[in-house]
Amino acid sequence: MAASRKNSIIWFRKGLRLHDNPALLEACKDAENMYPVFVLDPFFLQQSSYKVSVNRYNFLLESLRDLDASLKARGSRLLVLRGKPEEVFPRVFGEWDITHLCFELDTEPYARTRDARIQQLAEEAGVQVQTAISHTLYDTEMLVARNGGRPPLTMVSFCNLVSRVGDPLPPAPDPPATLPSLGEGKPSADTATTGVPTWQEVGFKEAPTSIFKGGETEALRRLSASFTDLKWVADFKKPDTDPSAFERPATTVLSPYLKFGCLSARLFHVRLLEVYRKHTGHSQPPVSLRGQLLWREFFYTVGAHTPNFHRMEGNPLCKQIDWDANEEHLAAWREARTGFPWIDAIMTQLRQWGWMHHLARHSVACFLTRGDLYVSWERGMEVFEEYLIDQDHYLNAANWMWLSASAFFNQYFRVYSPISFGKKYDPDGKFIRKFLPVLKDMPSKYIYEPWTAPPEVQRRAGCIIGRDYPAPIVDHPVVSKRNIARMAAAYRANKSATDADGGGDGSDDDVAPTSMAAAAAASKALRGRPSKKTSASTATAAAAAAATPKAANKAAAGGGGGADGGKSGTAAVAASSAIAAASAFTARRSGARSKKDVEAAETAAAANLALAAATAAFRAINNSEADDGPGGAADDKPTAAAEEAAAAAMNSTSKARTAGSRGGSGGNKRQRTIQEALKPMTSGE
Ligand SMILES: Cc1cc2nc3c(=O)[nH]c(=O)nc-3n(C[C@H](O)[C@H](O)[C@H](O)COP(=O)(O)OP(=O)(O)OC[C@H]3O[C@@H](n4cnc5c(N)ncnc54)[C@H](O)[C@@H]3O)c2cc1C
Repeated sequence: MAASRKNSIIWFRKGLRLHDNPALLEACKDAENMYPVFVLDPFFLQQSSYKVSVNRYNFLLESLRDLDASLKARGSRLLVLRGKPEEVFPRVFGEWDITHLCFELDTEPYARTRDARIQQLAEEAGVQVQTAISHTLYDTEMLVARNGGRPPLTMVSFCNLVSRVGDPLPPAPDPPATLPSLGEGKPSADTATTGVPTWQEVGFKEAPTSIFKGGETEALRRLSASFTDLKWVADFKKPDTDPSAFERPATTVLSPYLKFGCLSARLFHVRLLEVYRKHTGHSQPPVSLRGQLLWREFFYTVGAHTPNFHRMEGNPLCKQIDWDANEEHLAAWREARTGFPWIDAIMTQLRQWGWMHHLARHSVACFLTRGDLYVSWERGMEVFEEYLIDQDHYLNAANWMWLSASAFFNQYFRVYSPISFGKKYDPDGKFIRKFLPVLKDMPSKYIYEPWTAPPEVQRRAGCIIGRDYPAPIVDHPVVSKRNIARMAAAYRANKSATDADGGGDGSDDDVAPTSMAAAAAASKALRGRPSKKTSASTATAAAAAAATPKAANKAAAGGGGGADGGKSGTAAVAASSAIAAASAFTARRSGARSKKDVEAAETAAAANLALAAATAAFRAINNSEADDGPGGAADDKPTAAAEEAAAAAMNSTSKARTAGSRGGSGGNKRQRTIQEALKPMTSGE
């Protein structure tokens, strides 16, 4: 290696673009020769541990072809090298007389291991390694350091952190119009062996079917197209977008381009800031378009700093849930034959296009997990991993944990209805007719529930249920209720596991005053005007007060749950027993003497307090915005805790009613009222 000459490799992995590519600029700087390399790593081909569909692989190949064309326009070209990176690099380091290896930092687990190995090999070969951060808006290490060494665990705290840190760096300048040339006569850079292969050459048998074309050119065109209507950009609110829109999707469909780095998140972000400067009344995170980029950033930050983030076991953020191992149900979901047209149409869109709207992903993820089939989120994540063209290690895992109420989100009562949710957006079922042509002639009245169509209607529509299209594999109202109960039990088990780690001493003396605080807070919430925030946080405080003073303070300070390891959420579950204890305390203080008197007073008070807590909680819930998960108005932990408080209160009321039926305390009526209130949560949206 000649010390005075710089011969560099720019190693493309993600970051398949020329714009905002600081690693490329670094490789170009003062280089006599520069080799743009992509390694076709067999890890990213069909393997037992990692699956990729032809659609995503072809998107990658299109992106490489586009990159090659852009490099050629600047006097260079892309060298696609075949083999494992740890075998390829030592060979070319020597042959090309390399002094510098430059690449974009990748924080995924596989990439970290791979890059550490390559770094070691480079050092052994006397090659200097230079990395740059350009896949995310920020350096996630820096964000964690600024947050006291731990990643923020709620979107609210993440947004606060980002506000403190300030805007991300602007995109890097464009590379020079003429790039350093490749060295002459290097066998490993031979044109005949370093071209971009076709999907057939890679070994796929089925042709790609996605309508989205890969590459930086297409990414920039799509970005410009999204920014033609600046009012749309400024007003964008994710929960208002239509998951059934397919002719013109209701969101940007920039995710596959961000995933492969054909588009820089920082460029997207800077363009948004330009629009926001001109439209001062623009929407805000978490629902705005900038909010969507912050969800991405949030999940990258938490994911990169959490062990086993993509697994249930060994993942400190993930609730341990006793999911069913039902292979038949999993296969039916995966192969779009659940018998629920909304679900099957979305799963068909996944297989055909590799992309679905966020709320469509919500529907199918909820259905597979806590909603209907009670199959593990990890199995669903693996199916998405195979078929999504925007599959992203951290975003996929995080969103699956969210939807299955395993982490970040705990409103397991809110089950998406596989029937009414889609109908709300698309009553005629155009989306279903597009992706499930077998149902194209089914009258609109039956399109979401074709099994309810009379035989004659089925015959006329040319679709006999059970023959041409499956009957539903589960009875949604029945299984969803059963699953909510299973989730409640799983949450209790997780709480017990957490409690076993420490906490208060649990003596009665401790319980009574905090329970009184719970009761007082609940009735204050009931008396107060039902405003979205105050009633939600008061109900949370009520619930939290029932468990630990620390959690109560946290909730009262409006810090939201979650960041305390789920304590304020699980605290809510303790509300019912605390309320009953408070009632007993009240009864004793009010001078009841006989055991029977105390019991009667206790029953009446418990029912009233439980009703108060439940009402307060439901006011909070009904006044809060609909939850649309990440990208929606979610992350409202006070509301989540309020819902748990409500359920706990209902539980308490039910106990009170059983006792009260002896003394005719009106418990039945109260119970019915609360059940009515619970209805919208358990039946869907
Ligand atoms: C179960 C499930 C799995 C998912 N898996 C992935 C995945 O593997 N890869 C992926 O990119 N997205 C994933 N998402 C998030 C989201 O659905 C997609 O990012 C979004 O639908 C992409 O469409 P878009 O580009 O039109 O989004 P837009 O609404 O236009 O948003 C712009 C960009 O913001 C980012 N973004 C938006 N929503 C989210 C979100 N919830 N979490 C993180 N980033 C977000 C994406 O990069 C997106 O391209 C998943 C969601 C669910 C519910």
